[in-house]
Amino acid sequence: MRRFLLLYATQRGQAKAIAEEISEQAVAHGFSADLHCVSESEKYDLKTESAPLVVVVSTTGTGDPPDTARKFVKEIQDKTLPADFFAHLRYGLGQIQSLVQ
Ligand SMILES: Cc1cc2nc3c(=O)[nH]c(=O)nc-3n(C[C@H](O)[C@H](O)[C@H](O)COP(=O)(O)O)c2cc1C
Repeated sequence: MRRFLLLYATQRGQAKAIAEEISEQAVAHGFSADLHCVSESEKYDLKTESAPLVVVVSTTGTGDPPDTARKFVKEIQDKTLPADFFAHLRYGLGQIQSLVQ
């Protein structure tokens, strides 16, 4: 099976539920997802990751990341990193929003 890394960050569970759904659907399509919360940084390494990366993250407050993603956001926004530090990553980002009618 073709592997990909699937990271989620959630405040109330919706982004996790969607990531779990993606993980289940992936198997049906011949993929295998390594599913982790972004805060579980000891379980993945973006520096060396060669598989595609999918990130599912919700927003709270005024476009703020979930509490579990604060460290992750700070790390990837680190301006001391070389500009091409994550250039090897093939990634997709899904933002979860509620629909206010
Ligand atoms: C207190 C609060 C603040 C929110 N702020 C935003 C926001 O700034 N931008 C946005 O797109 N969605 C916002 N939302 C909507 C959430 O992104 C949406 O409800 C999402 O499904 C929550 O996902 P989660 O369960 O993974 O945390 C907010 C929701 C709550 C409860």
